Amino acid sequence: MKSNTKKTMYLHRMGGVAPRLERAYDAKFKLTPAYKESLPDMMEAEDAIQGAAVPIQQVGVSNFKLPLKFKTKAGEVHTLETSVTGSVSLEASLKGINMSRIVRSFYEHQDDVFTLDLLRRILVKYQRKVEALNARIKLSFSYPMLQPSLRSGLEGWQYYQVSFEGLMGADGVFRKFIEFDFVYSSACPCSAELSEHARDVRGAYAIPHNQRSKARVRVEVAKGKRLTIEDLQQHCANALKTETQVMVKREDEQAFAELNGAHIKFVEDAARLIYAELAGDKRIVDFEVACSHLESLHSHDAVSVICKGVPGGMSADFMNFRDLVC
Ligand SMILES: Nc1nc2c(ncn2[C@@H]2O[C@H](COP(=O)(O)OP(=O)(O)OP(=O)(O)O)[C@@H](O)[C@H]2O)c(=O)[nH]1
Repeated sequence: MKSNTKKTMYLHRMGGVAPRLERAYDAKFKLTPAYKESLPDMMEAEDAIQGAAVPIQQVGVSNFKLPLKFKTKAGEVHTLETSVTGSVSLEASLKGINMSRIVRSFYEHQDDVFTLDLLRRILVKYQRKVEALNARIKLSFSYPMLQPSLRSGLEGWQYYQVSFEGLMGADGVFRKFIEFDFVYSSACPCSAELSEHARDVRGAYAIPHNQRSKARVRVEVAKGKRLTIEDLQQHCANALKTETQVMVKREDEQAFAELNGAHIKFVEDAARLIYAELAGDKRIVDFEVACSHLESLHSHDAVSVICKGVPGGMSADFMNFRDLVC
């Protein structure tokens, strides 16, 4: 029904005379179902589409925040500030979506413990409530894990930037992803060789350049399989060895120096080391890894991207490395 008609009908019911304009907020005004029914809804407007009458792949709400519960591998529950982005596809014939339904559907689950599989239930609701074909959700949060120091027997909280993502296709196929950032140090193999050469040949003391680096790992988890954030952290630690440290005394600092000496790595090495780790995990159907070494030698970063190479899977597109700055 046209919005004007609805308004006219409501006014008619209220005596038909338009009220005098008041520039004051009526805190006592109570919404009635009849009044709500009289509100215009652009989403019902006819011939209201502007521009090309074509489908939109994703439309929704980005970066609304709420505290959500996540369970650790050991079964403890953390409540973490979470940024949510929810979107749906929109058909060419429709003006827009009911945005608040994306947020409201999510709030219905705010007291649940969030897992990748819970996203599936919310996405089914999106498809129903927002009448969409495809739907996707991405939850981004900072996840704490206790990291033991290398030699002093102490420990400290390490925080990891993590995202849980779910995609629900029009065919009802649900796909789930985890994105995980791992920060490490990378001592350059070439610089190490040149330092040794200067020392051996000329007695010149030299130190290889070493820098804080980041690997962004995005994995697709197999249907029916459970992969935890702790599992991904372990894969990266196994591959790269030189994670940045939280609690460091002198004995830890010496250990870290030895660890870097034992595990020098180019940005190509880092990508291949993580590849070898992830390719061996049957719970992971596909992955993409972007590494960025924030070079202390150069005024630019050394970067690499690798993907598993599954036909039709993730491609090693040149990712936006700017947000890979540590
Ligand atoms: N689709 C869309 N809505 C927008 C946008 N910007 C603001 N909105 C507003 O989002 C508000 C909430 O949308 P809805 O969820 O449709 O609110 P509603 O119609 O009261 O919700 P229902 O009762 O579920 O239909 C509306 O007032 C829209 O105008 C936008 O860019 N696109």
